[in-house]
Amino acid sequence: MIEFQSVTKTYPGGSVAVSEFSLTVPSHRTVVLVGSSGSGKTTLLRMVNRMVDPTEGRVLIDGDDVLDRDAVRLRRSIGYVLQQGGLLPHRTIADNIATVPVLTGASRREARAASLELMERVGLDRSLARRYPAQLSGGQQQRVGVARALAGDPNILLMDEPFGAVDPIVRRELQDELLRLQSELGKTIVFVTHDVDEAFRLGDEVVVLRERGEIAQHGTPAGILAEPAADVGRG
Ligand SMILES: Nc1ncnc2c1ncn2[C@@H]1O[C@H](COP(=O)(O)OP(=O)(O)OP(=O)(O)O)[C@@H](O)[C@H]1O
Repeated sequence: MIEFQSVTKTYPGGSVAVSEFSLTVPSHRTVVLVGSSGSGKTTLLRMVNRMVDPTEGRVLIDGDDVLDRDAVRLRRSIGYVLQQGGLLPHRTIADNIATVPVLTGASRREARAASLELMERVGLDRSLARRYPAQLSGGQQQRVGVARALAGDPNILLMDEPFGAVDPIVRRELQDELLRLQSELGKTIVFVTHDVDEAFRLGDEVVVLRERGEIAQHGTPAGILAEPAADVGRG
């Protein structure tokens, strides 16, 4: 379980990205934060793995304040998927996926073997293992990003517009794949998007954000569709 307790983030220079935001993300569920650009989604996500520390308030994982955890270890224990994959261009696909296990002490051999299994899990052919990121399509690169995030077997996955840069058909395939994976793995997922349809498709719960992380609406997709708040538009 992840708890945001009245968190505020003021960046140096005074820009208030998030103001007094509270939310509980239940374990083994997918919670989608949806909102327009600048609503504070990325800032909120990064507070979970300490890429950003709150100015006020607390973020708890299973009851423990993340500020009490070593930032580097915490980050390695949480899967993180970015829009542009964030893959290392000069490393093979297998080595990219093995990044965290190698950093945390697995042998290269073990980590590579695990990479091949993960590739299958996310729907990538093992024959791609020796290629480099630039030799893969955008959709394949995003699958690698998901495999890499899963490689340390984290309980928590943070996903920041992971399918934002691929065409609509591939995007749909990746969404289906994530739903299938999640039904097998049951991770605690915080997923950020500005696409309302994607939010409703993937979220067990959807949180609609306004400026500064203000919650316009929070509920199940069915609940929100039944009673949309006035300014919660689609598309
Ligand atoms: N490092 C930073 N320094 C200063 N201001 C920042 C920084 N990061 C974000 N901000 C500001 O905080 C606000 C929220 O940004 P954030 O990236 O969290 O929003 P977002 O909803 O994820 O937006 P997007 O969809 O465009 O990524 C914005 O006004 C942004 O300009």
